Amino acid sequence: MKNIQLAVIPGDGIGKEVVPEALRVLDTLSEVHGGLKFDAIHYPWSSDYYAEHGEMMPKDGLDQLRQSDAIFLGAIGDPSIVADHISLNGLLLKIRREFEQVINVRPAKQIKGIVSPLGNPRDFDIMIVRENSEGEYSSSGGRVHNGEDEIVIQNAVFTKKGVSRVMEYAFQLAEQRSGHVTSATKSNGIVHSMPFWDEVFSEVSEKHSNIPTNSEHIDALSAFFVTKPHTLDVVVASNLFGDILSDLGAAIMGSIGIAPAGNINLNGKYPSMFEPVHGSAPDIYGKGIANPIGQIWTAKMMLDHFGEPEMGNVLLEAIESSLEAGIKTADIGGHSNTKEVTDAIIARIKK
Ligand SMILES: NC(=O)C1=CN([C@@H]2O[C@H](COP(=O)(O)OP(=O)(O)OC[C@H]3O[C@@H](n4cnc5c(N)ncnc54)[C@H](O)[C@@H]3O)[C@@H](O)[C@H]2O)C=CC1
Ligand SMILES: CC(=O)C(=O)O
Ligand SMILES: [K+]
Ligand SMILES: [Mn+2]
Repeated sequence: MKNIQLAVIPGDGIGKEVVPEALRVLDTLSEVHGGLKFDAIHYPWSSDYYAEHGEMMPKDGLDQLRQSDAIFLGAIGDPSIVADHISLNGLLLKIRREFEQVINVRPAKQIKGIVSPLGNPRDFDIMIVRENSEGEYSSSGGRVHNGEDEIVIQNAVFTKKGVSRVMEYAFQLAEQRSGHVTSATKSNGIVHSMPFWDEVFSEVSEKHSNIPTNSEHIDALSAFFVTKPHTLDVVVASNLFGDILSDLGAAIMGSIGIAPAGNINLNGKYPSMFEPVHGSAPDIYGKGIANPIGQIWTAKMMLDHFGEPEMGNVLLEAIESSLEAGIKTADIGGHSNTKEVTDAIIARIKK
C-alpha cells in the first residue's frame, strides 16, 4: 500500500466548498486503485483563523506542514475580514517562498465538453511555467513620509539562480512535449530586470539548441493568448506575468473555475503544494455553485506528481465525460451545483 500524507488547507470562501469535493474524488480513486491511500490532515488556517488568533497560521505552522508529502490547498483571501496582502503573505505566499516551491505550473488546454469563449479556436495546449519565489512578488520595499510627501517603493527581485532555474524547467518540459518555449518579457519598458531576463533566456536556450524559442512582450503575448493560442506551447514567465497569463489561459479554456496548478519544490527539501488557479470567489461563496473541476483537476496534477499518471488520466477522462454529458456549473453555462458535478465525476470513475 502506498500511503500519501496530505496536508489539507481549504482556506477561505469557495476553497471550503471545493476542497472537500476533491477529497471525495481522491477517496474514490483510492478505492478503485486498491494500492494507494491518502491520509489527510486538515488545517483550519484561513482568514477566519486570523480573526480568532491574529495570525494566518500558528508560529510553528510550517513545521507542521513539513511532515506531509504534499499540501492540497483551496484558496486564501477574505477581504471582509483581513486585507488580501496580509492574508496571502501570511499563508499562501509564505508557504510558496519558505518551502522553495520555486515553479508554478499551470496548464491551459482545450478539454472536451467545454466551449471556449474564443469564437472558433484551433486546438491549443499551453503550459505556463511561472517563477514562483521572487520577481514582482517580493516583500522588499517600504513606505515613508505621509500625505503628499508619501513615497512607496516596491522592489522586484530577479536572481540569476531563480531566473535560470525557471527557464531550465521550461526547456525540460518542452523537451518532453517535443515543443517550444516562449518567454514573456517586457524589456522595452522595464529597464533592468527584463533585459536581464532576456539575457538569461538566451543563455539557457543555447544549452537547449534543439528547442525552438521566441520571446514576446507581455502585452503582445496576452493578445496572442486570445488570437492564436494554438501557436503557443511552454510559456515561461515571471511571477506577476505568469499570474496574469494563467487567469487568461483559464479564461480561454472556458472558466477560471476549471484551471489547475502545482507549486513545485524542486530540491526535495519540502513538500510541493497543489491548488487551483482561482481564488476564494467571495461573490459566489455559500451558494454551493462553485465549479469543483479546478480543484479536482489539481488532484490529477498531484497524482501525476506522485507517479500515478494512469489514475490521473482516469480522473481527467471522468471530468471530460461528465462535461460532455452536460453536467456543468453556471460559470460554464450549466445548471448543476458543486456536489452534482462531483457526484457525476465519481460515478464515472467507479464505472
Ligand atoms: N491562490 C489563491 O489562493 C488566490 C487567492 N485569491 C484571493 O481570492 C479572493 C477573490 O479574488 P478574485 O480576484 O475575485 O479572484 P477569484 O479567482 O476568486 O474570482 C474571480 C472570478 O471568477 C469566479 N470564480 C473563481 N473560481 C470559481 C469557481 N471555482 N467556480 C465558478 N466561478 C469561479 C468568481 O466568482 C469571480 O467572479 C481575494 O481575496 C484574492 O486575493 C485570488 C487568486 C488566487
Ligand atoms: C495570488 C494569485 O493570484 C495566484 O497565485 O494566482
Ligand atoms: K488557489
Ligand atoms: Mn492569480
